[in-house]
Amino acid sequence: MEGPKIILLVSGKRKSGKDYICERVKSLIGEDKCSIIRISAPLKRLYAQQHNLDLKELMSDTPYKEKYRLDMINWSDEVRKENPGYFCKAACDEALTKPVWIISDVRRKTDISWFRETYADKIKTVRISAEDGVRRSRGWQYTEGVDDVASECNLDDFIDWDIQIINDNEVEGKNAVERVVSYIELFLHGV
Ligand SMILES: Nc1ncnc2c1ncn2[C@@H]1O[C@H](COP(=O)(O)OP(=O)(O)OP(=O)(O)O)[C@@H](O)[C@H]1O
Repeated sequence: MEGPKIILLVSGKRKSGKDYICERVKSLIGEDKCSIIRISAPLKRLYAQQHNLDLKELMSDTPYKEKYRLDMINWSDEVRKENPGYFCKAACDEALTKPVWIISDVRRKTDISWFRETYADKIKTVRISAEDGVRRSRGWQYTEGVDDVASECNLDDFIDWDIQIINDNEVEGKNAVERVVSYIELFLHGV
C-alpha cells in the first residue's frame, strides 16, 4: 500500500485538547483510514530501554513519569542535537500505512521541518489553543521546568499554521472537529 496522502501535524499547549480533538477526528474519518501517531512513543520507549525503566509507568500520568521528565527531556535533546528528526522518523517507521496520519504531539520547529522535508506538500499544520482558565479547569497547573521550556514553548512564535483551532468548550470543539474533517475529506477526494 502507498504511504499517507495527508499528514496533520497537531500542536497545542498542555490541556488545550490535542488528544480530545485528534481522537474525534479519527473516529469520524474512520479507524481504517486514519492513524494517530505520537512522536513521544518511540522517545519514551528508547529512553526506558536505555535506562532500564518501566515503559508502562513512563507513558502514564503518574508521579513516576514526573520523576524522570527532566532527565528524559535532557536525554532527548542530546539525541536531537545529533539528529533533529530522529524521533519523528522512528514514529513514522513504526506507524501503520493509512491515507491519513495525525501526529498529535508536535512540539518543535525541527519536527515540522523534518516532516516537510520528508513528506513535502502532504503536510498540514494545526494549532489548538484554549484559554489558560479553561486549561486549568481541565487539570493544568503551571509548572516551572515544564511550561517554560522548549518542549512546551518552541512553537509559540510559529505562525505558518494551515488550521487554527480555539477549543474552549464543547461547541467550539465540535465545530473544530468538523472543520478539520472537512479539510481532510477535501484533500482526499477534492470537491
Ligand atoms: N472541547 C472540549 N469539550 C469538553 N472537554 C474537553 C474539550 N477539549 C478537551 N476536553 C477535556 O479536557 C481534558 C484535556 O484534554 P486533552 O487530554 O485532549 O488535552 P491535551 O492537550 O492532549 O493534554 P496534554 O498535553 O496534557 O496531553 C480531557 O479530559 C478532555 O476530555
